[in-house]
Amino acid sequence: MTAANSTASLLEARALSFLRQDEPVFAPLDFQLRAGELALVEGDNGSGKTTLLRMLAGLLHVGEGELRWRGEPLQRDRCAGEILFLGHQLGLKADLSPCENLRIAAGLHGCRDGASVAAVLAEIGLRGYEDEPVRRLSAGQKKRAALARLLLLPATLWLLDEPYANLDRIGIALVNRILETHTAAGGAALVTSHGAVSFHGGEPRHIRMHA
Ligand SMILES: Nc1ncnc2c1ncn2[C@@H]1O[C@H](COP(=O)(O)OP(=O)(O)OP(=O)(O)O)[C@@H](O)[C@H]1O
Repeated sequence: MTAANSTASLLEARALSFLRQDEPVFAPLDFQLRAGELALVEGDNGSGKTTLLRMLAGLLHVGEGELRWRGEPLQRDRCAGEILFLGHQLGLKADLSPCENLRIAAGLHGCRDGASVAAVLAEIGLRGYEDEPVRRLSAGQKKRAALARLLLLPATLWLLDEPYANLDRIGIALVNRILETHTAAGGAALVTSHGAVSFHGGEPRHIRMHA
């Protein structure tokens, strides 16, 4: 990554809001996220954090304002595969194993250079559970299976809604570590959390949700 690349804006929101029955869910937001940066999305229960991430992921339409990706108006077909959303719904097929779920994801989006399904499942702490149907895993193991996508897929921007939920202390430390590795390699992440973030990869940005 060159110095010029590392300071370029990846994602920019200008007066961004989401409307439900013509009413804004949160006050208009302006923020920028550059390669190598982490942003913490902060706000009380119901303040619109999940709504924001779902909108950034393209799952909800932008209400008002503008989203820009790499300096241009965001077009979903241009950034497909570059933005990875991990929400409350984990996006795992319950009858398939972690291994099978990851193979499907890799088939759709490709893999990071050098990453393999077996290696990321070991790194995420699921050794011995690779071939177990997801429905037989614990809540924390399911979360780890979903998080394994972060290690496997080549996305640049991660949108993580409560990535620490259901994880034990080792899992929480693991998420913090993979966030640091991702941003150190020029990736970026928006993270909602009610407290577990401990990030040592530089000062995070703060996106504060207001009614
Ligand atoms: N599907 C829906 N239909 C109608 N209203 C919704 C829907 N989903 C969320 N809301 C409302 O939108 C507002 C924002 O919800 P959102 O889930 O984005 O908040 P949040 O900040 O993520 O909350 P939490 O911290 O509790 O996860 C809330 O007032 C909520 O009631």
